[in-house]
This record gives sequence, structure tokens and C-alpha cells, in this order.
Amino acid sequence: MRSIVQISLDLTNIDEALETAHLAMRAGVDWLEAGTPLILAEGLHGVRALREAFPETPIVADLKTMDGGYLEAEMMAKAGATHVVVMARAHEETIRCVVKAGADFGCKVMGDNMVCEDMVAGAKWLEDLGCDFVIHHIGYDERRGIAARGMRMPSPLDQLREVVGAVKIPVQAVGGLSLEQAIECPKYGAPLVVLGAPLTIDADAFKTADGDLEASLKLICDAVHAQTVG
Ligand SMILES: O=C([C@H](O)CO)[C@H](O)[C@H](O)COP(=O)(O)O
Repeated sequence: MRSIVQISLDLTNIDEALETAHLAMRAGVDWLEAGTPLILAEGLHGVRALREAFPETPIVADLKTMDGGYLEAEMMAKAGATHVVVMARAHEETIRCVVKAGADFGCKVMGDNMVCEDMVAGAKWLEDLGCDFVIHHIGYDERRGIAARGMRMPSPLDQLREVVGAVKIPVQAVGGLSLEQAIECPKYGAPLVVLGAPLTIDADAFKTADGDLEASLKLICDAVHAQTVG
């Protein structure tokens, strides 16, 4: 499979999200993600605005569903999301409901193994329940908390090979990756590369020497697209 670049729009208003999304699409990004902050701030309107501006582009709604799964997935799919996210720590029935809604409304389901005691088993569990993708995710607060206590920050790369080996569906690694690490994900067998904080929070670190964000994002997209998995 050709590797894919997804940009997570962890922003809090539609204008900023659209501006970043336009830049990302010009640079060659494949998928847009309505990040959790955008969904909280703008809800379905945010997803609709992205769908209207980018009629053909896959849109991941990072809902992090924990309950009421069918309705959440249905609403997001009707607003234009092509992918919704359910948590492995949700009840089994919730995951089944999201998978059922995905089938009913033509939407793919990404299962997120964040905070699973056994993240490899969590990924397998998500696959067994019918999810189409696994998000192998070390959460933002967990990473910050551990770092604040002076301990080594966990990375999704630590167990990425094991997660990839445990499932047949495509895996995405998320949480605190540097750009260099994100670009390397296909080498671990994970073809869905997400670019998050480096672009939307720490843009300076992401820019090329001449400060051209779009040009540097294009280089990153080219480096990811040059890699195939499987
Ligand atoms: O999903 C996310 C997190 O749970 C906060 O909502 C973020 O999108 C994700 O953690 C992004 O990580 P970075 O790649 O470190 O930006």
C-alpha cells in the first residue's frame, strides 16, 4: 500500500483549520483530520466546512468516542467525515455500534488503543471487533505527565512493530513524534503518517531554512509517498 499523509487539524476555529488545510492540500497531504479540539470548538459545522471546501478528500473525525457510538458516527458521517475514531477502552458494545454505523453510512472506523494496559492486545481487540484501522496512540497528557516527573516520555514507536505484527489492518502511530520519526513510520510497517503538533503548534521547528512551510510540507509528503508498505 502507498503510504498516506494525514494532517491533524488540532485547531479551535474553522478559519484557521481551512487555512491550514488549504496549505496542506497544496503541499500534497492526502487526508485531513478534524482534530478533537476542532470538533469540540466547531462540532459538525467544522466537519461540514472541510467537506464543502474539499469535496474529494478523506476526512477523519477524531471524535474519540467512548459511548453513544452509533449516533456520533452517524452524525459525523452525514456531515462529511469518511473516517471516525472510537476508543479501545470504550465498552465492546460501543465499538460494535460505531462499526455498524460505519457500515450503514459508508464511513471507515479507526480504533484508538490509547491508555490500553496492553496496547498490542488493544489493537488486536479493535481489529477483531471490525475496525478498519488501528491508531496506536500515546496520549498527550500521559506524555506530558511522565516528562514532568523527569521520566522518559513513552513513544508510539516503542511498540509499533509489535502492534503492526499483531493485526492485518493498517496502523497509524500518533503522539509526540518528531517529523523525522513520523516520516519513518512506514519503515515500521505503519503506512498512515500523521503530522500533528509540529505543524499546528510548533510550526517554526517545521519550516525550512527560508521559512516556507508549504515547501517543507511538500518535501515531507514526497518522502512519505516514496515509501510503500506490504
Ligand atoms: O489526539 C490527540 C490528543 O489526544 C489530543 O486531542 C492529538 O491529535 C495527538 O495526540 C497529536 O499528537 P502530536 O502528533 O504530538 O501532535
